[in-house]
Amino acid sequence: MAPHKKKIEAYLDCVSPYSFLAFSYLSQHKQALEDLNVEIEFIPVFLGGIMASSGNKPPMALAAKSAYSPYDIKRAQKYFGLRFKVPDFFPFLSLLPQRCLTLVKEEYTEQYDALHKACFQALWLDHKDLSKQENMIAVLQGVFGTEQATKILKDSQGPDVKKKLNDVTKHTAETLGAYGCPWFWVHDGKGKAEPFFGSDRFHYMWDFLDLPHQDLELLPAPILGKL
Ligand SMILES: N[C@@H](CCC(=O)N[C@@H](CS)C(=O)NCC(=O)O)C(=O)O
Repeated sequence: MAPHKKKIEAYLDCVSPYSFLAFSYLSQHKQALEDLNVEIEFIPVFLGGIMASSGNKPPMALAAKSAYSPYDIKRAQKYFGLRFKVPDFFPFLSLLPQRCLTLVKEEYTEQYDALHKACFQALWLDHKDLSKQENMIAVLQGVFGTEQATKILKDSQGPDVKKKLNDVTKHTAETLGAYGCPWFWVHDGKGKAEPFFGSDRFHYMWDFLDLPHQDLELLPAPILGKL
């Protein structure tokens, strides 16, 4: 049953630049949203699995989408005020960071948001390929001590974590209808929940959540100007 509380479940994969934009934007407004009784949960998924389950293909697999993409990502970066270049190693296999995030979300909840931010920043700002163990351990060490980081990296390769990420990814695609990232499953607090796709749909989300007019500063400036 949908919770009778306003809640944004954000299904993200750090391979997705639009997930980075959505994560940064929601993190920036997390307190303001909590003050409005809107809870946010960031949930790691494997975008490759969502693509496979839904029968979708990565945008780069379609020539027209691939040609359009550089225009869109540049506009999105300007809009959110977050500039970055797409690294040479893109696209890369995101299983390693997504498994580490899955484990940390369960077992080290307090450090989870910090690790999530560190993974996005390492990939998109510092161009560290997190499919490589030596880069992933460096990110873990920045949040945890060396001993804990080594344990997390090792444990994240275990069958329980693999299954958990697999199950959540399957649930996101098969039950919540996801075909890409960032995917959101949003509870309106009155027992209804709906999906939203993309970092460019927050204005629809605020409307669905029936946020009061005095709180419209939540919206990015370009949207505010048009209201
Ligand atoms: N318009 C969306 C685009 C998001 C997007 O293109 N996400 C990619 C991953 S980075 C995806 O999953 N695409 C699937 C699709 O477009 O069908 C936004 O601004 O966030």
